[in-house]
Amino acid sequence: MSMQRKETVIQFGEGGFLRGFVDYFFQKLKEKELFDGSVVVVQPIEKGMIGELNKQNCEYNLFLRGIDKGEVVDEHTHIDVISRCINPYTEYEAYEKLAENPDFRFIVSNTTEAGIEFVSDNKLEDKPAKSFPGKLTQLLYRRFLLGLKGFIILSCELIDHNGEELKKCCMKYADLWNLGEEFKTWMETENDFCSTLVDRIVTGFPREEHEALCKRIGEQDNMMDTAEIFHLWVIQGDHEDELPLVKAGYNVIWTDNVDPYKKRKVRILNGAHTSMVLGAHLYGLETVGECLKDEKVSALLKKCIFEEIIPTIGDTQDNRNFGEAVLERFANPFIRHLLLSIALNSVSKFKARVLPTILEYKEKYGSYPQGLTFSLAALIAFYRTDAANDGEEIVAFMKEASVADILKKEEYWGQDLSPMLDVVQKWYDCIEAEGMEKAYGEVLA
Ligand SMILES: NC(=O)c1ccc[n+]([C@@H]2O[C@H](COP(=O)([O-])OP(=O)(O)OC[C@H]3O[C@@H](n4cnc5c(N)ncnc54)[C@H](O)[C@@H]3O)[C@@H](O)[C@H]2O)c1
Ligand SMILES: O=P(O)(O)OC[C@@H](O)[C@@H](O)[C@H](O)[C@H](O)CO
Repeated sequence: MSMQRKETVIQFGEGGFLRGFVDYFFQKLKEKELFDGSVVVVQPIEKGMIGELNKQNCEYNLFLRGIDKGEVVDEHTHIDVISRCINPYTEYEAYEKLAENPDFRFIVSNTTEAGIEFVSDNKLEDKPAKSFPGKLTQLLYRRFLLGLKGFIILSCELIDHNGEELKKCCMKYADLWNLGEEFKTWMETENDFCSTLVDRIVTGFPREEHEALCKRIGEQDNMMDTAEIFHLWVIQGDHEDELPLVKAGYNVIWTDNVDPYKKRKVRILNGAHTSMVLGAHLYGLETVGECLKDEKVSALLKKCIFEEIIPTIGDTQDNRNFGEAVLERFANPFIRHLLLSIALNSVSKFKARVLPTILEYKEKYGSYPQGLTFSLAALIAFYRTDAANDGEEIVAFMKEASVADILKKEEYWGQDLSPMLDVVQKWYDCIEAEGMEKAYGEVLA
């Protein structure tokens, strides 16, 4: 039973992604007898899902489905590698005590793009510090005072240089809280803040299939998770000796530079998602699978990937193969990826995942890429509707402001996008006047 296994991993985050990715690996390593520990989940924010997880003894079922090397795969895994879940807001002592157990060796986190932040009013005495790096610094400091070994920290947030950014925030807390140079040196030398790149489409709780899947496994599971088979975890560092993921047969790369993998994934896969889903929603579709079956939407998707994104980031065989694989993954008939779930917080996603390609394309070819520019117009049209789900201020502004004012908004885009006004306005007017179907026809013409 997992309760009796020693606890070796502290996991910040109980979301669908970590449970469908990292916990799957720990579970499989355990089954292959390559890992003899268990995972303690820490809920990073006050409200979350650990109550539900606790009700199920921290166990849940994961369904991985798709086509792998031409074969249909439908893999069910009962995950029981989590020994307990802690809410540091209501159980601070239990949280603090984690630092005292010398068996803990790994820390993993996915606190979304918002989680790795330095909030200057957090205090060492807070129970707990509000931000994730604040909480982590509290834990590390206690560990340091006890003279124990540091951690291998695997940060899975989808921001650039996630491990380094997390370390920077912890160092800032060390300064703010006057924790001393010796502690900072210990953080630097005894801990490895690894940047990592994660890739797996995790579709989370299967609302529509839940009942059928419960019947299939003969149990009620309210924390069920679903994902594709494909996975890639690129980790900056080399801890295969302690975490034998490659030996276990997983698609894991230990490297000294995660950046090229990250760029390829974020620009091609995430860029394709973000540039596709808003227009496709306005066109009346609901899932990524439906987009791939639709002639117009899939044609625009291919145009964006193969004529705009890949030529911009590098027209290499590797990038083309990745682009082809993305199309296959999006067409996965076994998963239901909702456009509206991908559409969440699209303004910041567009800035990070699509805009850099548009600007680099312009730099390289002297004109704006039509497909991706069209997707910015579709984004604006989408934010006019009630389907937009983003920060309150963003939703309110995007609903009413003119295209020109939206493009000027440096806080959203990192720069004034007025030079794009003509082309974005043209597509926006086309979408509003003719409707999405005709607009697709025009951009593809
Ligand atoms: N679902 C996927 O296919 C997938 C794949 C790769 C990466 N990701 C990334 O993983 C992240 C989480 O996705 P998910 O599907 O698990 O979402 P989720 O909503 O199921 O879980 C979100 C998790 O983040 C934590 N969190 C939210 N806001 C936070 C904050 N401000 N500070 C600290 N913690 C915070 C929550 O407590 C929760 O543990 C997303 O940012 C996404 O970009 C998702
Ligand atoms: O998870 P998000 O909301 O940041 O982005 C939506 C998707 O693009 C994303 O979840 C991808 O499916 C994932 O990044 C694949 O590894």
